[in-house]
Amino acid sequence: MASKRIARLDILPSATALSTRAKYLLPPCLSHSAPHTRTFHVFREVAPLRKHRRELLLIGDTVGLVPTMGALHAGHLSLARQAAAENSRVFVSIYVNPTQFGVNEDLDSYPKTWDTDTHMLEELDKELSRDDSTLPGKGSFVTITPLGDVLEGRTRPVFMRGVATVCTKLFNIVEPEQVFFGQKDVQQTVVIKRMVQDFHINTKVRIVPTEREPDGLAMSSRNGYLGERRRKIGVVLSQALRAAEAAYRMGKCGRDDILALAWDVTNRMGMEQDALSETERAKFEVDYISLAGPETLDELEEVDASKGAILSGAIKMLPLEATRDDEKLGRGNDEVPVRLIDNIILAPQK
Ligand SMILES: Nc1ncnc2c1ncn2[C@@H]1O[C@H](COP(=O)(O)OP(=O)(O)OP(=O)(O)O)[C@@H](O)[C@H]1O
Ligand SMILES: CC(C)(CO)[C@@H](O)C(=O)[O-]
Ligand code: BAL
Repeated sequence: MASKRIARLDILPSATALSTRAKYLLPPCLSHSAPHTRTFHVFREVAPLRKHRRELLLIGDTVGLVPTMGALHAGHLSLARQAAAENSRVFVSIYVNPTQFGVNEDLDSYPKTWDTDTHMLEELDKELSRDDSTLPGKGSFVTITPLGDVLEGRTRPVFMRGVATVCTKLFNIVEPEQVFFGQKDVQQTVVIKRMVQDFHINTKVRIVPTEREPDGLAMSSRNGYLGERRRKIGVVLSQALRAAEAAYRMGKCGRDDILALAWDVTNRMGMEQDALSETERAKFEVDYISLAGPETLDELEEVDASKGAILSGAIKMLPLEATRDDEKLGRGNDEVPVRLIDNIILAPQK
């Protein structure tokens, strides 16, 4: 029987990136002079990483890869924990991938919290070691159509192409036995699964449930842009999806019967906000609320209860119109619009 090894975290910061020509600005603390302060490896070049990967292969270690864009939170850590539970090594990549952002999206303001990220991974690494201390524009793109064009793809046209491309590179470099993605980005999971299948990529795609705040808001790196006022209203999406899910659970399968309940929630909350003054309200726009097939992402008129469906949505929290001195603002002083996404899987019914 294979002996159990300590799962260790290895981190691939932006530099692993995927193109040896890319330039990266890394904080000085990450210079090669100080790697001994970390309990995990930091790779910024492809070649040493590949070498390390080959060594792991030779000693029979398995690798679970967790691709991220940094600004880590409990959701990311849940993926890393899951990966560690099932693999002897965990690779976490941190790379804010520009090719998945369109020109008017939030690439420039996307949070970059390298020091906190590495600290969190450090703590997680310690925790995992404690758990088992007995043993040690132009270029090439991967396009998955039509899956990448619907839902998020309508608002973020290059998003899924960027994700599929960067993940192909990561998968080729790391050659992980398993890759871990969060349920929160459901379209991404469907695209990646299809890509792995269509390109015969030798890895297993694992999906980890969405971590939520106590009120139901899905954790997301972008939530930090929500000050207390927008944060309170941001929960509208998860509440809307929950209402629609309840209709399905009560036996409704028709699109209108299911989605009407979600729209009731967003319309009601939207009207409540409209009725308030500019210093009190937080306005939002619904981008979409979708009821789609679990593998095709085609919009459904009727859920086939033997297959189930994906209920998903996106809203944009608009910048506050006027702020008050007595309120806690988010990163960017609540001047940055924040797009929130969420979903619920409507499981097949027997
Ligand atoms: N709340 C969550 N629960 C579980 N997994 C999550 C959660 N949030 C993100 N993930 C997963 O973590 C991985 C990296 O995601 P990413 O770095 O984009 O974080 P994010 O919080 O989704 O950020 P963003 O605000 O950009 O959506 C993805 O597989 C994503 O689905
Ligand atoms: C998978 C991913 C790391 C690719 O950049 C990104 O889309 C994310 O963080 O979900
Ligand atoms: N979590 C998905 C990364 C993005 O929104 O670009």
